Amino acid sequence: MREGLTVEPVPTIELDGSSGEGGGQILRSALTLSMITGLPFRIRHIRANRPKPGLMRQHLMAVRAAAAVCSADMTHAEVGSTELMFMPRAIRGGVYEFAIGTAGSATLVLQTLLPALLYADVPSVVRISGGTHNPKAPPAHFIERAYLRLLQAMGAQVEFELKRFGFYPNGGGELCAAVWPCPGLRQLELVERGALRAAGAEAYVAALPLAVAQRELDCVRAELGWDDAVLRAHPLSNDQGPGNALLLTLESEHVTEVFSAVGEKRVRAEAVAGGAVLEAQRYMASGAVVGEHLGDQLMLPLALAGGGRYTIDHVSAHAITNAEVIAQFLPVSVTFEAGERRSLCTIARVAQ
Ligand SMILES: Nc1ncnc2c1ncn2[C@@H]1O[C@H](COP(=O)(O)OP(=O)(O)OP(=O)(O)O)[C@@H](O)[C@H]1O
Repeated sequence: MREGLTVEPVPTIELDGSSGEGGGQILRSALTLSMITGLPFRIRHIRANRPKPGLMRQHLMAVRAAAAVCSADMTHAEVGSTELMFMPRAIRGGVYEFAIGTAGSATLVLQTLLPALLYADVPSVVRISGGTHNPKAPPAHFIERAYLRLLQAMGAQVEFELKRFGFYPNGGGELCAAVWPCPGLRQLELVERGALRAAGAEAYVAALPLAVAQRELDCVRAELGWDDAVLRAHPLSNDQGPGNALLLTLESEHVTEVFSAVGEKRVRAEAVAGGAVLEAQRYMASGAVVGEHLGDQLMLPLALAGGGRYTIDHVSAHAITNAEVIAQFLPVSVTFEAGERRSLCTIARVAQ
């Protein structure tokens, strides 16, 4: 990938972190793509649209982890920084351990590294500690069942294990991934989900009453009509808490989706469950293959594969912003065609 795309002298990609959705994903996608293409980038106004702009611990860990994997040089890599210059070298596989040190999302750090490790010289094992079930981030179960299933369909060989749950505010969760080199990802066409094979809900609680989990499952039963046989309440050990997560998994022939909600202080269990249920209902009614979140995360691997198509239930500002970042690093176009209940996302190579 690097040899084919890098030209001399190597241009620096200039990114505006306030553009579009203006969140941390602009930075994370840029890190991944910079590692893979070998193109350096400078980003200004990092997370300008967030209440506390600049690099937080989780983003800084993504930056440091990316730098460790490709021996990058960088400037301004510190908490609170609103700009960063990142100059990558070759990606090296190996054994890596990263501790976020807060409940910052470990899955988002993993997602920053994972595509790059497919282009490493040797296999890798990555352990990351931090939050594993955070609001506004992919829960570990989503990574394993939804995201990795599609990456594996594209030819990637990745093993993933959630070792320990981590919730806000205590963190302390841990996940581990083994990644084998796979420089030639296959393109995917996902316009049909195929038959539904299984559907189920899991409610996890740590250092909270099991009744919280049961009330969430009651909502799922009432709203989605799912049978008791597929509703599971899981008490976790107290030292992983306090924390609560609800996961709704829909496994179809060609895709698995996971809709989730994370319990928060002073938010009723019914309200927590309601959020995940609504997302699942929107997805089921749309007939789309992927939901909003999988839709924005699938774009980068497909762009690396050189193309692909999928239907998506909702095109978020996040997805559009991610598409713009990808197009700055790779010779691809990303287009969205809106239909009545779903949109078609097409990623295609463009002539350079
Ligand atoms: N419930 C969820 N399930 C799966 N993925 C999710 C879920 N919620 C958020 N995500 C994903 O997490 C990623 C991060 O999204 P978002 O932009 O909101 O955070 P961010 O950019 O990291 O924000 P911040 O700037 O505060 O760090 C996105 O790819 C989004 O699709």
